[in-house]
Amino acid sequence: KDRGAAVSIQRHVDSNGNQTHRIVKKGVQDFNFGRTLGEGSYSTVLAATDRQTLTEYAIKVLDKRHIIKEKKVKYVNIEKNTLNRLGDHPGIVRLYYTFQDERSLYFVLDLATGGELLGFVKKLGSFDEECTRFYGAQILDAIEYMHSRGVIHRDLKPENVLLDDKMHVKITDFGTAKILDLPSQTRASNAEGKTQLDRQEQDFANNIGIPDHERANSFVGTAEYVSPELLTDKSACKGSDLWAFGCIVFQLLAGRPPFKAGNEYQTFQKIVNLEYQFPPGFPKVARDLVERLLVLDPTKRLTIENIKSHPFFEGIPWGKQLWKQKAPRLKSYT
Ligand SMILES: C[C@@H](Nc1nc2c(c3cc(-c4cn[nH]c4)ccc13)C(=O)N=C/C2=C\CC1CC1)C(C)(C)C
Repeated sequence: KDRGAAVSIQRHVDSNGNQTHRIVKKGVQDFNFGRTLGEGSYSTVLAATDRQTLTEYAIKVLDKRHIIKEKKVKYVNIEKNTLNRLGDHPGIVRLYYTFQDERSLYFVLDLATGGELLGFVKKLGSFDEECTRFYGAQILDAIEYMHSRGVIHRDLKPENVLLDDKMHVKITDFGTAKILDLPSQTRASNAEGKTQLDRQEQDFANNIGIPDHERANSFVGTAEYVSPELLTDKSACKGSDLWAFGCIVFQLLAGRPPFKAGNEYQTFQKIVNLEYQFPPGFPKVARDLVERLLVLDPTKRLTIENIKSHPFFEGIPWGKQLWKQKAPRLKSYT
């Protein structure tokens, strides 16, 4: 089943009665739009069915006027380029094609019918070790692929980890991703491959006139999962995604993120001061893993290779096999 059919063949009778076929790019009329799945900052994601093939998709609809008014055209292109770069991994939402009409842009994407991982963690309270191991491994495998393609997600959190109809991971929302090897972006990347605010970020921060100290806050992501380096020297690196990964593993087992306070500013304080506690009974092996990920200095954090060989992930068949496995039945830890 070729899910990526971006065009439809339309039978056409021309002026002197000959029957011909026209290749027409798919558009809004080719879909039945369903319910709203999620709202982004400049977009809405709707469920939709291709009327010809009856295939179900998620379609992200972006309002052109709004994007232009808010000077976000660059971000839309970055998201599209990122999605196109990451189109070949089972753990990442795939972009099939895009089209537009006078008012909107449309991204036709995988539909993750299981919804957000966060929903399941909230419903169960927490995940047991087997579920945490399986979902942690799939998330890490997807992060490894992203990083190998020169992409840093920068806003990893349980809301952006979706589940498909086989309850396998589908990572989404690349609106704040950074593509590392774009020669065009001017960036001073220092020793450990950190990249300072590049032009893209500069513009973003400037043209919404956010004062310096809040820039990190406004620039990327959700308070609980922001890495300390993004708060202190406004730089993001591959390690920033592994910090977020550590927060997610903690949250799956504990049922809450490690850094959570009354407001964003207090949460940031906890992060930069590494103020967090494991709940009593938190499994030891997982605790060791999290302690080696939630490290303030990104160069001292475990690398993806170290994580894959950590005892917590013992027995995980990394690579294609991991995505053929049956997802474990969700069970709570407590
Ligand atoms: C995180 C994102 N939420 C969501 N983004 C996507 C979904 C999605 C599906 C459900 C869902 C499915 N069943 N029940 C809930 C809930 C939230 C979703 C999907 O299926 N396919 C592609 C998506 C996004 C593609 C994007 C990279 C371009 C926000 C909140 C930003 C809209």
